[in-house]
Amino acid sequence: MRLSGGNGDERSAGAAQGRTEAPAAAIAVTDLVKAYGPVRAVDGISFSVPRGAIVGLLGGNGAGKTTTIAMIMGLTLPTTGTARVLGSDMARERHRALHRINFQSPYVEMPLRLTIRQNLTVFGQLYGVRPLRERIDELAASLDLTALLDRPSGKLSAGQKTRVALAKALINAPDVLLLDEPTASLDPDTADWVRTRLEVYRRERGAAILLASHNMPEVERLCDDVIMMRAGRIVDRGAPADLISRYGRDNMEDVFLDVARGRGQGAVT
Ligand SMILES: Nc1ncnc2c1ncn2[C@@H]1O[C@H](COP(=O)(O)OP(=O)(O)OP(=O)(O)O)[C@@H](O)[C@H]1O
Repeated sequence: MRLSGGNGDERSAGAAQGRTEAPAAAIAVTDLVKAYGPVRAVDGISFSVPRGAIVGLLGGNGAGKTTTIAMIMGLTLPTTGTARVLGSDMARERHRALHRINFQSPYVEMPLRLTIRQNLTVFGQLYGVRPLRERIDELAASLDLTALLDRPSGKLSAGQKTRVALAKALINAPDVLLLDEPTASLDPDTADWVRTRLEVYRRERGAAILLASHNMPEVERLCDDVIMMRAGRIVDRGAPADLISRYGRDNMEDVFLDVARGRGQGAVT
């Protein structure tokens, strides 16, 4: 596990266990800046996400999480700095990595009149998945969607839509998965189920997962490390248990409140 900052600060589980080689980074963000006129949505951040790790990207509304994820996906061009995924600079050569990346957000709707199977077929074809029918059937079975496959996507409950969004996000068996609030507006049981699926996927695939979330119990459960942002900058980082102990708190919710209210350690990148 490694999170490296522009100040040379590096934390590595591998190093802590006495290994000398750090695992290759699946996501490497270096001195990343995005300015919209006078607003620096992202203001010079650096971090990396190793393969097989789940890293949380935390911060209050407007902290810069979505803008960071958009640059990692190559959807938004950085003002300066780089976002590399699996070695490719996403501003210049994203075509080299896109087939190994996927994304989930509850705020992105699929075409509502298409059935779930039709939607997954379109996305599967975009990614060149073969054999696609088998992949859709396999995902549907693992995400409890088989009985819903021929239903229009517009006629689903929020929980069912989330499971479909997860199927879409996993259709190409991505090595890098970017998640923006994957359990927003889900009941606790469905949210727990989604978290378990993500844990299984990470374990089986060894995927790198970057998770933007406002749900602190979720972060404590899933994340190996978290990056805490405020006003476009990284103000603290570390494993949830380490942060909780460092802030003298009982849980990540309280750590989050300390950081959001300016009681963080100060900008470290
Ligand atoms: N296209 C844009 N033009 C101008 N300002 C923008 C644009 N996109 C984002 N911003 C600004 O950049 C800052 C960071 O926004 P961003 O959406 O990245 O935050 P966030 O951490 O994802 O917030 P939330 O938790 O509310 O989704 C905000 O001040 C926002 O208003």
